[in-house]
Amino acid sequence: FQPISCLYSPELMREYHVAVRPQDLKPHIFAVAEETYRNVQSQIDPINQSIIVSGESGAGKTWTSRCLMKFYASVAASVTSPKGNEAVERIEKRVLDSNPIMEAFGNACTLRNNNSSRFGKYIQLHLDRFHHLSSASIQTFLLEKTRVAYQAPNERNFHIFYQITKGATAEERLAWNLPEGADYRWLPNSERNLEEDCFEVTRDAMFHLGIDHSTQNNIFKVLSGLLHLGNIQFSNPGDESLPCELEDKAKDFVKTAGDLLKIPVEELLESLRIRTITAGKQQQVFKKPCSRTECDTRRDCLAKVIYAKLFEWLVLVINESIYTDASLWTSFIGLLDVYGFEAFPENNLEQLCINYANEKLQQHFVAHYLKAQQIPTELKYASEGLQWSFINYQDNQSCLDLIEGNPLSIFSLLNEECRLNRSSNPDLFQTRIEKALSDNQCLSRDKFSKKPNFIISHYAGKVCYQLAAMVEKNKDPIPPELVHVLQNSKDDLLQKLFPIAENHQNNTKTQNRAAVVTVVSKFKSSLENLMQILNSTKPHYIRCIKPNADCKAMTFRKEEVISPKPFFTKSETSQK
Ligand SMILES: Nc1ncnc2c1ncn2[C@@H]1O[C@H](COP(=O)(O)OP(=O)(O)OP(=O)(O)O)[C@@H](O)[C@H]1O
Repeated sequence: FQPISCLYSPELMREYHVAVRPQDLKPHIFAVAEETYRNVQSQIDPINQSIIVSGESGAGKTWTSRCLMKFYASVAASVTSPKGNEAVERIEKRVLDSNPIMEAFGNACTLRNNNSSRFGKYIQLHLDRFHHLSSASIQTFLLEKTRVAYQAPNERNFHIFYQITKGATAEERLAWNLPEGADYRWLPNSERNLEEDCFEVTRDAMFHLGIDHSTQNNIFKVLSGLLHLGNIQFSNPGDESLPCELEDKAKDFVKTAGDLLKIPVEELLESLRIRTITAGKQQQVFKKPCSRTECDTRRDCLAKVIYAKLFEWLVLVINESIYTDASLWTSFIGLLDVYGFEAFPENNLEQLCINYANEKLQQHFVAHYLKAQQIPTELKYASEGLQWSFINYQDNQSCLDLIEGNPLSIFSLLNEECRLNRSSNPDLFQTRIEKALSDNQCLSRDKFSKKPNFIISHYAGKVCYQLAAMVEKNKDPIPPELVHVLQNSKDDLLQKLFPIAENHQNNTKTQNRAAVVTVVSKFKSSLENLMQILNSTKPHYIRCIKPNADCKAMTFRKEEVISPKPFFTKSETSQK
């Protein structure tokens, strides 16, 4: 928790790079990086390599990934400028510049880490036949978009919101409608000043990656629109047949949000307060006012869908800027930085997905480790004329079967609820899970809790998941009225993010069994794709260790480091 520059200096990079046997030097992530690089150069199959960086939140995965990228940007620097064009930044700079952008939009201050990544990422550094960096690509996983509209106590929204409110110039404040000192409900703890609040770094990086000032302006204006959207609060109408009411102050926020998002105020309000129902043989259209809770859900949903699309688009733009044609590179080194195992007092679909990914990676590690152990044993047996049969041990396979197995698993049951479009009752769903999966030894339940739940015994410990809202989260529905207003916005950026041709509605009614697209089905398939890539490479592992849960500089607490459940923060363990 304190930068020690000599530990990651260019001189040290060089020392590991030129050493005859880097593994004989002091243990360092550069030793792993150099070994990985030499493996590529040796051309021994598999040529492609991956480094899997793991550890609990705040342990240093993102920091380590950044250092590894700097290492390769230095030792594998490209020899020529891009396409002979001096105006375009060199590939190494562009790759490194992707970090501040991804962190500004995808990281946030949490209880465990001031700069916590709220998404997973796999970066491929592509090398040409001379083993120089010639291209790169980034794949992201499951952004925690709920954070846009909900921040847990003492946590913050994504850094970018604080950057724009703190760093905008007087002129920009006027254009983005962000007066100094204004209060935003979705911007808690803004009095805390973090080094991650620096707007200039993000802007420069965006510019270097080809996002010009006018597009940047557009992005920040839309983000300001979201902050105003968050201040809209509804109250119950006197008459239930009428739409929810707005206080005078809220009316101003609707107007500003509408102006910033370039959506007519009346249309914006209607999409938030009125549901359109089509029914009957004649497909008659009815309009029904939403309850106050529904209005709140719609407001939050609008913000989440805009932010998630914006993040997706940024990743696309970054990839366009750093990727070159596959014919120009011959091998790659992949860096995987995914969020570690999570166990909070309350866990839901997000934690289920994250912990499932960690189960998969743990299994990958164990399989690789056992294979690596058995090869020398096999050779030894062979030298003595004995036969050795390989053990294909699947670590905690029953846990993975429980989560994703076929035909019955928690994922398949969740998807079934979505497919049948059942307005799920968590108690009934709990019964369904228990009936279908009670044979699995990794499944249990907290019988003392009044809330419907299930417990999974993960490799790293037991985690209790709450069933309330889990099916809804898996459906992740976007009301069609919201898609409609976004598609009709006059804003250039929103028009790009929500083109009219695209159907954003996750309409489960019209989807057949095979095609049901849910959060878990999308996550599972992107993870399977990642595992396929990892399995085709030679893996290397870096395990980051958090020296103390309070993120204090120069403090090493042995008892916390060796604790079997390092993923609990102190307050959470005492709550438990
Ligand atoms: N090698 C290091 N030297 C000095 N400080 C470090 C080092 N590694 C990490 N840190 C400090 O720890 C903080 C947390 O690190 P980082 O954000 O990389 O954690 P993480 O494992 O990626 O967490 P999360 O899973 O929450 O994203 C950094 O912001 C930095 O302050």
